Amino acid sequence: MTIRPRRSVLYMPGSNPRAMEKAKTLPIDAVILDLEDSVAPDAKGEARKLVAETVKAGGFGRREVFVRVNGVDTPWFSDDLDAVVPAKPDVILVPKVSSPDTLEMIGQRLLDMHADSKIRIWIMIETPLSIFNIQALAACAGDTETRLGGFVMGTNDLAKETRVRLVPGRAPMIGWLATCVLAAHAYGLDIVDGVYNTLSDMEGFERECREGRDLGFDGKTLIHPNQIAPCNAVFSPSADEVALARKMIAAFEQPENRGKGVVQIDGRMVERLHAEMAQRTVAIADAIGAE
Ligand SMILES: CC(C)(COP(=O)(O)OP(=O)(O)OC[C@H]1O[C@@H](n2cnc3c(N)ncnc32)[C@H](O)[C@@H]1OP(=O)(O)O)[C@@H](O)C(=O)NCCC(=O)NCCSC(=O)C[C@H](O)C(=O)O
Ligand SMILES: [Mg+2]
Repeated sequence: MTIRPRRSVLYMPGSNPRAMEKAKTLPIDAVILDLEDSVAPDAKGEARKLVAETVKAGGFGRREVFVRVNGVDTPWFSDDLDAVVPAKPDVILVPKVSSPDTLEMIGQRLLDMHADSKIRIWIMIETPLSIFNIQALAACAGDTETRLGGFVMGTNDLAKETRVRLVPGRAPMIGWLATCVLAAHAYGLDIVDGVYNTLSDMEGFERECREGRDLGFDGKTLIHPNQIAPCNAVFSPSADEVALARKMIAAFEQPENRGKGVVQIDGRMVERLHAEMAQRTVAIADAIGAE
């Protein structure tokens, strides 16, 4: 399995060519060119064309390119797919998917379009039903036809649908977030946390990045370039973590430890499961270092 960093995933309106051009130079792991909520109904057609041209033109380097289309129940979904799929983004991100049936329908639609097999489908988890159905959705990961690649939390829509408040610490929705992380990782999927709306509150933003990291998210979705550096810092393994990870891997490679299940390193118990976790830390650090 390819391990790739998805620390910082920046949204930008698909109607904003200046922002999309700027994204090609920003230190982000992925971009989301948005055709949904950040694009006004009257601007959808023009944005769709612009996004398709932008993806086709390329120039995003190692950044993963997501296009967020409009939801399956909207009048724009079908035209969005027709325009964007031939441009071959890495990911089509579909909002407000609540059930595996919908996911299967999307997979079938891509199959009918003879879409490039490398294109993955990611879905937004942002309806109450998607939280109830999260295990069934995640279980589609093994099904080649649905092409499921991962989840993005839509915390604004979740707040809208449930009337919970977006308060510091997110206590009202922390159980939902943790359940989604659990389901994603149970089926080998990546999952990216929701956005932080208050651009002027960097302290609150960094706190929420740490909260997401500690819950097990792979990264966070962002809405402004100012959020990139603190987000990357929080979601990157620290130099100490990487050094310890290398020590753990090396320890079990020593001939005297080959037959052991547990060793002591720097005053702590290290089992083989920790060495496996260390492999991931090093792979992520190497991928970040290779930028
Ligand atoms: C929020 C913004 C509208 C603010 O824009 P603006 O007032 O232009 O900000 P600045 O003047 O501070 O911008 C400085 C420069 O940075 C560029 N910029 C700003 N934002 C972005 C961006 N997201 N990507 C790339 N570049 C960006 C500006 O162009 C300026 O550049 P320059 O002119 O060269 O100096 C704006 O930040 C914005 O539109 N953000 C993204 C909004 C968005 O995409 N929203 C949808 C996703 S969130 C969502 O839907 C969540 C989910 O579904 C849920 O339910 O929770
Ligand atoms: Mg949303």
